[in-house]
Amino acid sequence: MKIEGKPYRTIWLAPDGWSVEIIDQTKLPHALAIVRLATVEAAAQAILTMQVRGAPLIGATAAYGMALAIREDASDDAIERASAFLAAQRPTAINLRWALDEMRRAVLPLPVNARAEAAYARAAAICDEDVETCRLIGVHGRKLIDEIAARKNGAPVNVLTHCNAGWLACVDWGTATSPVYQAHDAGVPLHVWVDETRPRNQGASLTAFELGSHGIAHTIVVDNAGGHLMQHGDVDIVIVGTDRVAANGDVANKIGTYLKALAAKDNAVPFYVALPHSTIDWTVQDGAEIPIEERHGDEVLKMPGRLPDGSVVTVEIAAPGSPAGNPAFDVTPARLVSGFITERGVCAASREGLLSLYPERGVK
Ligand SMILES: CSC[C@@H](O)[C@@H](O)C(=O)COP(=O)(O)O
Repeated sequence: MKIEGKPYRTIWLAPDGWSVEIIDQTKLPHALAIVRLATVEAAAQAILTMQVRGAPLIGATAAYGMALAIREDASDDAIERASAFLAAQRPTAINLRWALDEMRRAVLPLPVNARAEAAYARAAAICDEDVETCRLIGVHGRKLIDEIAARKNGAPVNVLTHCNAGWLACVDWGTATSPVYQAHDAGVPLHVWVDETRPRNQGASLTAFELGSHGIAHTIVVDNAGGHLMQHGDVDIVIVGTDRVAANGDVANKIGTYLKALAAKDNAVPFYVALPHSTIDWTVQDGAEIPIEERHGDEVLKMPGRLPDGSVVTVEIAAPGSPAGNPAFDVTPARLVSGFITERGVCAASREGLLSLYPERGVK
């Protein structure tokens, strides 16, 4: 996708051929800051501090983090240490563990002196595969938007999304936004309701930035507006991303997703979840087993913003001394989900639905 007319991915190999560059997402939308990661510690820190975030991008960054670690020390011990260290940075997005497993599988069978080159090759392939996977999610998801557009006689299709499951959360395209980009590029009239997504405001700062950069009509709304909009017929479809889907189809995603799904059910608004295969955790039987990240209360009590002079400051917004809880994700039961949009097609949000697209996972 493009920023100010220039094409970007969210992560790429630096011109030196071994370190990695990322867009620092904590600085968006106010500044486009490129940060260079030259060590596994820097990659881990970027994941922890959410300079990179979004399940697929967390995985891609961890993959390059492994390559950086293996470049320094390609022994079995060092590889296991780096993998455990990176895995500990964020607990909910399963793409992190998926990418680390892919990296270990790619390098551990090889002689030590062949591992670094293989690690860089696998990390690059994980990124390329993510781009193609997300493109295909858009190809399949677009059909849902097209069907609604056909009923609306030229009026814009109103999509509601939560958090940022856009290209900034992946390597390119995004999951929830890929159908939106592809429909828009094909001339389908669209408008996106963007949940601001407290406490970190990924919707207001990142999704809105993405959609605006691509020329897509959108409106930022407070997180609590979704139910009201749905009651008034202003939402045709909800599409969100996910950090982990359990084998029974339960969906972990950014806190507040569950409330959107409840409101969608009550108002008969289709509620779809877009995901790549790397987000399905076949080892977790239902959503209750998914670990939910609890983040620092300061994210609730304080808010960053830009002053008229351009400087960015963080201000306190709550009663001094009050404590805050900050669960970062919630679980939407599969029964509230109309379907999954994957790179292999659209399926029911159930074990049977997932197995219809990934039959190889049903083989014992
Ligand atoms: C395609 S990304 C899907 C999810 O990772 C996204 O919806 C989300 O919840 C991101 O959370 P974040 O805490 O910003 O990493």
